[in-house]
Amino acid sequence: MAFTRRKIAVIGAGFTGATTALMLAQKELGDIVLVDIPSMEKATKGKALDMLQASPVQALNVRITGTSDYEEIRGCDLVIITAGIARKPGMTRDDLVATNAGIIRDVSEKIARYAADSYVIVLSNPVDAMTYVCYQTTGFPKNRVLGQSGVLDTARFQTFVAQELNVSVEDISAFVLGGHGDEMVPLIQYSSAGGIPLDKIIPADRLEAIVERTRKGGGEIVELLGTGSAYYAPAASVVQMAEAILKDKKRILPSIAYLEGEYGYRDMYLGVPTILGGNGVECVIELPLSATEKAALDRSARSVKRTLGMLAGV
Ligand SMILES: NC(=O)C1=CN([C@@H]2O[C@H](COP(=O)(O)OP(=O)(O)OC[C@H]3O[C@@H](n4cnc5c(N)ncnc54)[C@H](O)[C@@H]3O)[C@@H](O)[C@H]2O)C=CC1
Ligand SMILES: O=C([O-])CC(=O)C(=O)O
Repeated sequence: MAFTRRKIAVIGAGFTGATTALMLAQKELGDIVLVDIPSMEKATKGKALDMLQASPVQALNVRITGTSDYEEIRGCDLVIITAGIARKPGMTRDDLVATNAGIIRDVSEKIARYAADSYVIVLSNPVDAMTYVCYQTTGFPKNRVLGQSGVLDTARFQTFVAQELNVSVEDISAFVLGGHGDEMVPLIQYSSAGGIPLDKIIPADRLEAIVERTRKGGGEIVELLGTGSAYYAPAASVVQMAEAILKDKKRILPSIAYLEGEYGYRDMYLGVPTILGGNGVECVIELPLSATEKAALDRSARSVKRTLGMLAGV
């Protein structure tokens, strides 16, 4: 038996897709197929070739190709969906729902046709609802369809806490749950700096300000960029999830996972702590929550349900 390299498709070769492809390559996680629409095919091939030409410099043994032909995703182990429009200043993620639902349905049908055994991570917004659309359209089992939000939201929270304390980001551990919107729930009781609970070393009003900044973290970048949304930290986040699955790391990471009663929610996707390994979402971890945290998570879940309701008409 010969060993072969993993094959990963990144659908959507825009800011997040191209950055994700480069970061996947830099970790040598597999050969990469970057896919976009036919009118973007030349540019997609150009980006792939440019990345490939970085491989000798960085000593990376990967193939990177660009295409608009879904035949080329045949045999992919993992597909990352970044296709769709991004918001601009003044927009919410929900403003993207009608356009992106159509795109995700189209892309998901093709994934089901050409890469029927793959695992799929969705990035496109509004991501909790788009992950649900992908799950319904592919018909894949729930462990093989997940979405990215919590790794990024947690990373933003960790960044702000490390800045506040002037300590290494490596020493901040944290968890952010819920939908990827302004109602997300940073869990203070499960967050610490070098093992010290955050509420013991950060004054309550400063901690509240950090929580608020985290909730609006995506919007802060949208306002600063002016033309689109974040892509470096989102790409790093989805690559961490991809690595956990492809290397069967069994990492405890937040994922947007399908819920069947966990935390009291059914038939929806929501950001929760999970174990990510070779079987995708191997387990949803149910943390005990305080009454305030559960109420906040309920608010966030209701907001995701409202977005799912918008899908009925599109
Ligand atoms: N979940 C998260 O944490 C994050 C989600 N996002 C979301 O990711 C999505 C992509 O963002 P960017 O890469 O910045 O946008 P972008 O506009 O730079 O790239 C999107 C790409 O998707 C392509 N595309 C559109 N329809 C397609 C189809 N049917 N098949 C293949 N490709 C298609 C477009 O041609 C474009 O190249 C947005 O919806 C954005 O809101 C962005 C950052 C974080
Ligand atoms: O804010 C946006 O539209 C993009 C995104 O999801 C994020 O950066 O968290």
